[in-house]
Amino acid sequence: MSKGADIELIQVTKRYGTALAVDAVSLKVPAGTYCCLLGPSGCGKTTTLRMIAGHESITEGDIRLGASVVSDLPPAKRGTAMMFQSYALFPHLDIVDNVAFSLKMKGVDKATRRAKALEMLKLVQMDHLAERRPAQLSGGQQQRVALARALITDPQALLLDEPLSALDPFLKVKVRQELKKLQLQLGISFIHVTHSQEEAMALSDLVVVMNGGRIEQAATPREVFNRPATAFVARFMGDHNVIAGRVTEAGSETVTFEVPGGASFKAPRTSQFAPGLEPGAPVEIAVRTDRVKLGAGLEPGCGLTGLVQNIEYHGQKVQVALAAPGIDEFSVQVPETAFFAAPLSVGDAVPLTWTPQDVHILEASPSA
Ligand SMILES: Nc1ncnc2c1ncn2[C@@H]1O[C@H](COP(=O)(O)OP(=O)(O)OP(=O)(O)O)[C@@H](O)[C@H]1O
Repeated sequence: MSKGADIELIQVTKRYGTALAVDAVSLKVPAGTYCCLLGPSGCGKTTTLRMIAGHESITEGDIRLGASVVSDLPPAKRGTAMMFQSYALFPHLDIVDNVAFSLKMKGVDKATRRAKALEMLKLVQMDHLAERRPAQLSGGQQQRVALARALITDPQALLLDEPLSALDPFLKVKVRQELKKLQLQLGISFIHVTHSQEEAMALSDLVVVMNGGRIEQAATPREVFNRPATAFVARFMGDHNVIAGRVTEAGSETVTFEVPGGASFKAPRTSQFAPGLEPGAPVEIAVRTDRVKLGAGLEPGCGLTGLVQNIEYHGQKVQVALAAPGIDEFSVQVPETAFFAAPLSVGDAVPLTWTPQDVHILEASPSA
């Protein structure tokens, strides 16, 4: 089986009439990468995937697969294969014939294509049900058949459009593990569209966070979670507080800024986005909700007093939402034992603190 190829999008744009669905997106996915395109509904991730597959024309820009520009090639000539959300299996064909279908279209003889189809079904552990029809399979089993059918052409990259969305939560986690295993075994790139942060974090080598037809950040899951590039990424990934204000003092190592409520905060200039911050400039920072501690701070500018608005029990953690002047939303994740050692109630005024190392300066959103 082929070992895959790099995929490169160069300033790829898609317009539907005057509507801009994908806006000059550039991205490189090295061969053998598990890549998730992640973002809210309408951000352009499916359109991007369909342009890579050749199911959607490109308005401007180019797509390369390995050394070739594939922008104008039909889907079957690109070296990619796509697995659709609905699985799109033929109800009147048995599983072997469903999987063998694209080889039949290519004129491969019956014995050869059935042998290859069985090999693919073995790969996804479905060879024992080869004689069944799609309606006689569970959702998870149909999904594996759809995978086998996509892989039979020996693609250099597999494109998956929300492949787990039809499965129940338990099956989702199981199939997700199988997808990752299969990708490692095949050594080709998988490009997987999802709106689930959890799915993208669990699977990806490369997470591409999209918003409004653009890429906000493309990086490893840890990088995206620990160093979200923009306020959009921080909010979309969740478990972050974003504080926005204006710079009042710009020292060489620390920036001080004020929020509309009048409170002042400090941020170390460790971020790549910090050099441009001068007095008067807008600034946004992110602080992880699990890094905020209950109690008064030692470090000036690294804490606030919030009024408890809501308390949610999440098992290992308790999520406390608070209100503070000039700050949109503020949440703290308190470990279960710590919370119940000194429980809080709605209406309590609570001092909170964090360390300067927990403050991350954000880039202005490209779509802001
Ligand atoms: N065939 C089409 N004609 C016109 N506009 C379209 C078409 N397909 C998509 N769009 C628009 O392009 C934008 C991007 O759509 P796309 O389906 O790529 O988003 P998405 O991130 O995959 O969303 P979802 O998660 O809801 O599938 C949306 O505003 C959508 O309405």
